[in-house]
Amino acid sequence: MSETAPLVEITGLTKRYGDTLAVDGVDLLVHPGEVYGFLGPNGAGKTTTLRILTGLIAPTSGTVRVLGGSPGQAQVLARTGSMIESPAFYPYLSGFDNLRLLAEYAEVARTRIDQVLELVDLTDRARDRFSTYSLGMKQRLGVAAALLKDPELVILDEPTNGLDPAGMRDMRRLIRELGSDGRTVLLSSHLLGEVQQICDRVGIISAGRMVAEHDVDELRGQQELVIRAAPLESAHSVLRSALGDVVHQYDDTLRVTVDPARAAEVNRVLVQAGIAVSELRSTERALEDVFFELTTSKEKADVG
Ligand SMILES: Nc1ncnc2c1ncn2[C@@H]1O[C@H](COP(=O)(O)OP(=O)(O)OP(=O)(O)O)[C@@H](O)[C@H]1O
Repeated sequence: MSETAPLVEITGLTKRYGDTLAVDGVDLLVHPGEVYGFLGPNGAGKTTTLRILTGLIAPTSGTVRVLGGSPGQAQVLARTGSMIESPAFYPYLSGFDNLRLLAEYAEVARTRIDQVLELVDLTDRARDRFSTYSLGMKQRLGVAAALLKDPELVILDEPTNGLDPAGMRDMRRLIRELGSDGRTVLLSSHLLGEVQQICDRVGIISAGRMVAEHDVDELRGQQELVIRAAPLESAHSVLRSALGDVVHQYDDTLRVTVDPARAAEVNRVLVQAGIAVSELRSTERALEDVFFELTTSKEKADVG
């Protein structure tokens, strides 16, 4: 994947708004053909980063290369399609006419309008006024607008935000189609399950900093041992001294991120310490937990 040059290369990116450090030294690479999920809680700095990438605002410091050029350069914009925050369209014009205006401005052939409407599944409603569209349809029209120039790189900021479950499903399907079509997609989301379903790789941002970057498959495949034991606190400290920093407590269970083949060894350590083990099983690790651990351990590190 990384044999060819990355389409997006961000190094040491920082953006400050007055006293607020919105983006704090972010490094990020997006390779050709991948669907990259930029994941983080609200206010983490995702939109700010994407706005810088598309040339809407300037960074405070750091370097940003997009498609071999600088953000906002004409030849870069011509090969990039983006939807940042809610797309603005004329409410009294149809979806088709809104796209026609954009196509004229971008000097895109009119035949392309029908193609993108088809891609986002809006052909049947294309002649209706934008104001009559559901939120999901409005968002899909936004994606259609982003695709007009047949871009290599598509940047979508929270594309499913505010959509109902059916709207979310349609949008996810659309993004997966874009990805399987050879386009490179960079999307932001605060929904882990969503990134898990759509993306090849995920970068997790928290309070302006990248805290982790992983292949989604690699995260999904992680196994852990779930243990119920009494007394739980003693079990926690015994395992921590035997196995290191791989033990986490969730309510009344311990989760140990080790190869499940070590279950017997873990059991022995506990029993030898006089701890009663009532349950010990292996399970696939929920990405939710990984995310929680990564974002909260960063906050703890900040405090400590
Ligand atoms: N124009 C601005 N002026 C001042 N502060 C800003 C501005 N834009 C963003 N911020 C602040 O920068 C931080 C990062 O915001 P940003 O919108 O990039 O986060 P986000 O991860 O996209 O979250 P959300 O999903 O809520 O938009 C927040 O603390 C936000 O309040």
